[in-house]
Amino acid sequence: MLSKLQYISQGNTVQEQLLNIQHALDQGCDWIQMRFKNGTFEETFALAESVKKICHQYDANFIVNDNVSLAKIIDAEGVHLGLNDMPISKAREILGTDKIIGGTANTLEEVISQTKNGCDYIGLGPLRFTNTKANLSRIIGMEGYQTIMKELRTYNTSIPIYAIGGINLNDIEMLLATGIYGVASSSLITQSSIEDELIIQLNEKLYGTVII
Ligand SMILES: Cc1ncc(COP(=O)(O)OP(=O)(O)O)c(N)n1
Ligand SMILES: Cc1nc(C(=O)O)sc1CCOP(=O)(O)O
Ligand SMILES: [Mg+2]
Repeated sequence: MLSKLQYISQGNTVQEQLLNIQHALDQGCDWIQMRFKNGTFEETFALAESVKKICHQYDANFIVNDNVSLAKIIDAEGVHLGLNDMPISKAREILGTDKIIGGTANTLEEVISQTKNGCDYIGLGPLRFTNTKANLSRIIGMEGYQTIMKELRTYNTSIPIYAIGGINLNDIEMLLATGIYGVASSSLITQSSIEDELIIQLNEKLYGTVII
């Protein structure tokens, strides 16, 4: 069963990435997507090896953004692929059926096609503007989620859909009411302090109970 909360890492250097990932794990995140866009091959590889080690110390799942060969080499739990990344069917051939493959969507049609391509979950976004990602797709907004998720009910699919893009704590109830399964978040978690008990609060809302 996939967790309902995924942390997407940020940081311009290996050191920043590691600090942010450690911070998310210390707060209780149990699913990390390593998203490191501007490192060299050596830096990205070294980061991935370190992240895999710490994730396993915390019993957390670790997936890699974009890079299927890196996920394969370091035996990560999976990969997240956007519409301009390697096709999901090809990634599935490389990684096999045991690995998690996430796919991005921005419209109902993309949710359907990505699902048919064989991904395990969908990141559907953005909810609203965010500085975390350049070249954002069209903003979906809460009403857009309501429409897409309502139309999705007419298709026979139970694929978990994660809302992404500028997610705040106060969005969770309304997102869940649309039929969303979980959320993927970067800056909210990166910028929170331990005292905020943010992950506890997010999990309380996502699971309807306290996760320890
Ligand atoms: C959970 C999740 N959903 C969507 C994305 C975006 O992926 P992509 O469109 O490939 O954009 P980049 O993250 O590669 O900039 C994601 N990473 N995770
Ligand atoms: C990586 C990513 N993909 C998005 C999409 O809409 O596909 S939005 C996004 C950034 C999510 O970070 P934050 O929680 O800081 O807004
Ligand atoms: Mg991508």
